[in-house]
Amino acid sequence: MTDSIVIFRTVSEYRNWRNSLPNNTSIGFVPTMGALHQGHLSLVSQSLKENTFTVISIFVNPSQFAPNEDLNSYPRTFTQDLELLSNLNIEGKSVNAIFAPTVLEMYPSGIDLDINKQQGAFVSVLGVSEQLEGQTRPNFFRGVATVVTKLFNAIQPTVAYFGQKDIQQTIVLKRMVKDLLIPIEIKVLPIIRESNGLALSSRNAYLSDELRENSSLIYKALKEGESAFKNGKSRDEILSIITKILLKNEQFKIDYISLADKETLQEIDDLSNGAILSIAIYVTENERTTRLIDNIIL
Ligand SMILES: Nc1ncnc2c1ncn2[C@@H]1O[C@H](COP(=O)(O)OP(=O)(O)OP(=O)(O)O)[C@@H](O)[C@H]1O
Ligand SMILES: CC(C)(CO)[C@@H](O)C(=O)[O-]
Ligand code: BAL
Repeated sequence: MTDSIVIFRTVSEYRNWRNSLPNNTSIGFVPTMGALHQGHLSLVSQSLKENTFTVISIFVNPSQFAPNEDLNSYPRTFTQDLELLSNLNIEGKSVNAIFAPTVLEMYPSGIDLDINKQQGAFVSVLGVSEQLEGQTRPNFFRGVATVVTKLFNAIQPTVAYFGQKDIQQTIVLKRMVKDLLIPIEIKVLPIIRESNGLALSSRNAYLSDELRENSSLIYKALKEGESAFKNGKSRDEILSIITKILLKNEQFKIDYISLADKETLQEIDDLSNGAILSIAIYVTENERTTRLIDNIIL
């Protein structure tokens, strides 16, 4: 029998609990936007293995969505999420707390989706936020860095767990904690995939079974790119192999295929020190377009 999970809606309720814990105890933290899947659970499981206490946040953060994006339709499945977390027991430990605040709790002065109308404090991580995801989603990383800073201030964890699927996010956040002297360790864990190779993602819920199957082509393209890299092919050759594979599916529109430096995320020709091979694709069916991302570290 394990203790049940405590759900906190406010920072002050959470802090009361946090202050009741022994000094110097380790708190593992997994920030999420909910609609939990096995990718999230792998992060939670690692936290349970490595820490005395584990806290998950579930918060769909408005400031990382552009006005034309899916903030309103983003899947919200709290009851199911709670059940998944309640059933998770690793080495006799289970999740202690869920922090699921309201928007007003996280943005006490309010938050406008229109960046030109936003006021107040935000966090920007310059140099690694503008390319790739940031090119298509210009204010995305400002929103992510801002909410993760707020979550870190609220939760005060020892270590925080993120997935490699959002690899640029992990680079931005590592840079953020380094530059802002935030005393929290960031750990990055591997991508969990469906059996066909498709990276698990909450937004896969938007896809039909058929499109989920077809979208496994993204991973196949990454693996072909990896083989080409191992066979000594050049940047242009690798990008051309991947493009040909992806264009086989007429439901796909390529946003980017990138071979970038592992630290700076600048595009590189010289692959002798490896690279991050990443892909973003728009997939469309029944007039609904979903953006999928995936990557492999070479
Ligand atoms: N397949 C996966 N394997 C490992 N970690 C993952 C996977 N998918 C998401 N994560 C990680 O879970 C954390 C929370 O992500 P989030 O709640 O946005 O889920 P998501 O599935 O990435 O959703 P979205 O579809 O919005 O991108 C992030 O650190 C993210 O990288
Ligand atoms: C880190 C995060 C929870 C911030 O809202 C989100 O970007 C995500 O789930 O990857
Ligand atoms: N996992 C990244 C969150 C987002 O796409 O908004």
